[in-house]
Amino acid sequence: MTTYRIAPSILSADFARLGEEVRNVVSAGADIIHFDVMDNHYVPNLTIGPLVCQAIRPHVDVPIDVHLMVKPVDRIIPDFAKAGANIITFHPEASEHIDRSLQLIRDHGCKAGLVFNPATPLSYLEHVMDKVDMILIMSVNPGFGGQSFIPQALKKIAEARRLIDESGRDILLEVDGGIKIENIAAAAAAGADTFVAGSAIFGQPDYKAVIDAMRANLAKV
Ligand SMILES: O=C(CO)[C@H](O)[C@H](O)COP(=O)(O)O
Ligand SMILES: [Fe+2]
Repeated sequence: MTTYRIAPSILSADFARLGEEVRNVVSAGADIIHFDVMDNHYVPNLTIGPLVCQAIRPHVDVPIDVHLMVKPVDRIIPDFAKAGANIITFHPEASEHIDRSLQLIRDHGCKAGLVFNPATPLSYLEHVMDKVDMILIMSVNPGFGGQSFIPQALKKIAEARRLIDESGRDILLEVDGGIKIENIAAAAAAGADTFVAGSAIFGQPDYKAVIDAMRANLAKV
């Protein structure tokens, strides 16, 4: 049986009360905290960095999953590892040396992953499958929360699932962008096991009600 993980994206949390927000969402049943890092260069938005990761670290005991939307990638990896990140993912187009960036993440004691935009081919995985602990399929173009799920992502999730099964390795398959109570089961049926949701959770007053409803739909898959 698949273990499903819900990873709220704090992009849609109240940044003025971030410690309380992450504590509340973990109490509500979150398995992972998804931490979106945007640099106003690789993506047209600017968010949070290692200092904020370090600040929330003592508030939660679940893994912090750092989604780097930055270019270049390597310089910032050690800072996030020191700040308490557990998983660090990056976009292959943003790294000059994908193998080196994956190795750098692992050398700093974190799980490493690659992120695929809607138009980025999975072929980037071909020679690095053994160095990947997570594959993250974007179901929106990166840069903003609150966008609509792009249905073509389902086919890519299924393709990634096939590659993971073929590899025989234990690799998390995460989907990010526009995930809601209504479409989470479709993403799971396609093969995802880890679900990022920002606006769907933090946009509602009762985080537990949303996470419970997501789990109820996952249980039907
Ligand atoms: O990486 C991201 C955007 O680039 C975010 O993780 C993602 O968009 C989550 O927000 P929402 O669930 O509201 O779509
Ligand atoms: Fe993200």
